[in-house]
Amino acid sequence: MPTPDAPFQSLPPTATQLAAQITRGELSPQQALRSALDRAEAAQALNALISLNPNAEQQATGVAQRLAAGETLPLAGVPVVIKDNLNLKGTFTTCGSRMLEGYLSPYTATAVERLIAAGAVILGKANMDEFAMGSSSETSAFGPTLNPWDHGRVPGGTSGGSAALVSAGVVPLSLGSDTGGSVRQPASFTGVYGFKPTYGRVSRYGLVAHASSLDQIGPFARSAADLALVMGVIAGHDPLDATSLNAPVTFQRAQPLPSPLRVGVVTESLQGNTPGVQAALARMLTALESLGASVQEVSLPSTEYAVAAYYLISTPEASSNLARYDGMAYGVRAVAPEVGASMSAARARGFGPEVKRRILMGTYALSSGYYDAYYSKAMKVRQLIAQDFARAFERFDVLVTPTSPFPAFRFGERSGDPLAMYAADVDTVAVSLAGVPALSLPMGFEEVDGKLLPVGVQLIAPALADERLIALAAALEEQGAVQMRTPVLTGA
Ligand SMILES: NC(=O)C[C@H](N)C(=O)O
Repeated sequence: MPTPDAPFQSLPPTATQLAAQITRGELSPQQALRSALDRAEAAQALNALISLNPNAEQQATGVAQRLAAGETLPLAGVPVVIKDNLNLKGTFTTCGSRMLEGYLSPYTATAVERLIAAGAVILGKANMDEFAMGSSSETSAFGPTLNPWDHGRVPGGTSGGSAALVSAGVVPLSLGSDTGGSVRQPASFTGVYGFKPTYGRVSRYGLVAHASSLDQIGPFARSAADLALVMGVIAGHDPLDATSLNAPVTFQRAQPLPSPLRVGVVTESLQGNTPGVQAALARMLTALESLGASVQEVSLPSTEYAVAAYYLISTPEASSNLARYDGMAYGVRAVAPEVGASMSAARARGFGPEVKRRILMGTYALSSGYYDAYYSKAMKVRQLIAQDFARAFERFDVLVTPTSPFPAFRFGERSGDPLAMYAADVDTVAVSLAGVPALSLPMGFEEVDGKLLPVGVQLIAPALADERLIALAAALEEQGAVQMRTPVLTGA
């Protein structure tokens, strides 16, 4: 582990600290917003923030009034950024696509509504891979997002903008969405926490759909306390999302960890990792052992097929979800002599190459004659993967894998080869197919070409044991095992 003598910023205040300061009246929500805007300006080179919330100032004033009226607000005045596939009334929601250029949200996503009700001030919208398809945040119509640790490298994807803004200290919290790793992998590449809750724990209402059976909103944060704080706000049943779970939300109470804690290290994730990733994993296992955990290897044999199954399930879902962008109901309009031709022209013009590729793959996998060979076989594999996890959780309380086999890669390194890009999801997609919760924790750095690149490790829990992961992160943080640092901001 290289000694972190690299230029770090001192850690900016967490959401918990900011909310407390603002509640005590030491800082106003308007001041907190202004400093976040200043930091956003200093971090402009990252291209992480693609639009500002025109109502942010008004929201901050509203929070000040509610505090003055004696309301208790868990996120009092905390500036938060949301991924550009989350609707917030009166803001542009483009999903990083030309297709939705100029689209103004007519309503607000439930998760965002809950943030605002809890006193958060939404600063703006974060850059992302187009329609949340990718692993690098290179495919946005707004241009790529840069990794704050090395501007020559990607921040991961698809929630790269949300990750970069928390990593760079612009905001303490942001929301992303994770279909196959889109919160966890960018968290790992930028050195912050990234949490994918149990499928159904956070309402998807108002999240632009990519693959509906996999999509889940999740937060980026710099402390376990902040993760608990934000999950306590956004989790919970929502009648507006038919897949929303009606389970108690207990993030705010101190969670006793299972004792003794039984940790399983996934055998299939131990091959093909860079030395820095291996070192971070070893550091995690040592830290867990010093918390009194027993650590053993466990095999999840079907995870070998997870990447293939994921792309055979997510692309059919995406192809049907994206059918609505036809230039009539939604999306840029193209004029042609007849309706079908107008729709085709709109789709040809509005979508970028990766989105088109996914629509083609998905439509192919669903077409008659191929459905059984591809889609329905992938659904069977999904069952086998879920069974692997269920079996492992009979013996273990938590499973561990790297979040990614390697740290952040260079721009262009994978974008020319879709299969190389899809392979980047090898450690995250099985979790998504099983619907279980997982957290990426920053566990160290790998030195590459003279730069320190963050490395994340993934902890996985059974469905609805989301709270356990955050409690464990808090214990690891207390022990000093979590490597949370903030890079110094540099220009372009
Ligand atoms: N959306 C995600 O969670 C990332 C995944 N690499 C995908 O492109 O589908």
